[in-house]
Amino acid sequence: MKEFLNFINGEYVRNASGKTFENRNPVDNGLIGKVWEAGQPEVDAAVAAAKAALKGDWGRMSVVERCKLLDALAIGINQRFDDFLQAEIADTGKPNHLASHVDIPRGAANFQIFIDTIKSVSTESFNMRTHDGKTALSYGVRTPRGVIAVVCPWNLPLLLMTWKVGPALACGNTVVVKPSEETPATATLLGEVMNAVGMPAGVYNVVHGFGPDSAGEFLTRHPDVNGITFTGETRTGTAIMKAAAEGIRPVSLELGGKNAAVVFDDCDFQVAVDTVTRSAFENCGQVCLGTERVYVQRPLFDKFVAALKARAEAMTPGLPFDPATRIGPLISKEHQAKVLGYYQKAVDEGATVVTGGGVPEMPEALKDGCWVQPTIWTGLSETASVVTEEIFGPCCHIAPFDTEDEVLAKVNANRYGLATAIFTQDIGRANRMAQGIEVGLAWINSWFLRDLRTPFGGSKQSGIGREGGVHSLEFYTELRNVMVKL
Ligand SMILES: NC(=O)c1ccc[n+]([C@@H]2O[C@H](COP(=O)([O-])OP(=O)(O)OC[C@H]3O[C@@H](n4cnc5c(N)ncnc54)[C@H](O)[C@@H]3O)[C@@H](O)[C@H]2O)c1
Ligand SMILES: O=S(=O)(O)c1ccc(CO)cc1
Repeated sequence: MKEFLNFINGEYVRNASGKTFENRNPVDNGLIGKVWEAGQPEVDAAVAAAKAALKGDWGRMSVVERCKLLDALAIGINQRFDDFLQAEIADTGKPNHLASHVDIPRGAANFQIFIDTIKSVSTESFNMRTHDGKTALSYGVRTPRGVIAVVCPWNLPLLLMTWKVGPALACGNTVVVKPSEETPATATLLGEVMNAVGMPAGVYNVVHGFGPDSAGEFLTRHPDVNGITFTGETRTGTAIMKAAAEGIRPVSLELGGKNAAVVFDDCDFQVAVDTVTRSAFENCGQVCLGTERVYVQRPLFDKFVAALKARAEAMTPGLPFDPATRIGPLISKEHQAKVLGYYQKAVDEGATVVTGGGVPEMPEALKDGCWVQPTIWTGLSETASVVTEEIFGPCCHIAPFDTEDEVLAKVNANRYGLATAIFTQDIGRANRMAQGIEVGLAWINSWFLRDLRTPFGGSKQSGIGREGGVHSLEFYTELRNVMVKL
């Protein structure tokens, strides 16, 4: 049986308490291994190591030297591509085609992309005349914030963790990562790559465990943590923000969403259907940017519902490495129960179930896995639970609309504001909609098309702050102004 150890000060360590928890594979609920839960002593040790590393070789490195290490990390991940792939797939059950094209390559790229950013970023400077007739020069200096707590979810474990660790290290910080309890593997494996490339001990640390009264809470409450970056549920973000208030620590929060796609009747129909198929069902609907509300202009409504139904029904569930597999399982039994609870609620609230609504028929060996059917509903009011609440499963409600103003109001009548996808050939309308919808990310005739130099983040209850490109520097550095009297 595998063991997942904490990674502290460059070494793999168990814990003082002897406490472990199980890591299971959602494909068949089989046991992958046991995870050594970090208690307060291990979290203290990880934070102390991270703090000490700031004053050691790491803290003395030039940007160019740091960037060499980041480049080596990207190369190191790619050299061990198959190990990362197997580990991620075992934890999540996601299809190979997805993990090998998105999760692992992006895990490596997240180290490379911030090399260019940090090497080329400039700060402002001003010259001014002083009262005594002399001059003064002010200029900005970016310094690392210090020890960054990185608290991660389970849906894109390596991608979302490195999306934060990459810029944090590029800026000269040290990190303590708390991966999701559901997906401990790739964060743990990254410790081996850190050591292999010669990353100084204490720069990258990993503590395993849960949220409340466990590693997550111990870490985010720790007084020597100088900033917290979090991706996960809005409710957890609230708890983390409260923890950060103690000591006035900055937070970056990437939270939940209830994203809408808007399909106008002048769209390229095939592009709209293909893209919404991905945005609603990819990664079994477990993407924060995913679409759970679809609004289709009335003349296209019936045709669109029929087309998406056909696509949903073609999403064969199965083993990750079976080339026929189009959809994997949900992450856990607990999440399966939550999603199936919403499937039942939709029916209770009067939905027409266009397709799905339950658990697919699976072969005997996979019956214990966390499978659910891709599901489409129509006919619900805008206040129904499945139209307003984040489900995080492969499902969506499709509603007809007539006018631009009407659909804008419906899309915006939600507490979340993460992402939207708009399908139309009318460039004026596309831009009006993109500017009117209250979100951090608006896609036109596309979805999940990312240029990593651009700001990523949500508005309203979908988060605080932006990460990506130079925007990450706002969070991962302290901007100091220096004024020189000349
Ligand atoms: N906006 C984004 O970029 C983005 C990206 C991916 C996922 N998400 C959101 O993440 C959610 C799914 O992920 P999840 O279920 O892992 O989220 P979650 O909030 O349950 O857990 C995320 C992490 O927080 C930890 N945690 C839980 N309670 C804590 C506490 N009180 N203190 C400190 N740490 C705590 C967990 O152990 C885990 O590591 C969805 O809501 C999804 O929308 C958002
Ligand atoms: O900005 S990205 O790193 O591309 C990214 C992708 C997906 C998500 C949420 O699932 C967050 C960030």
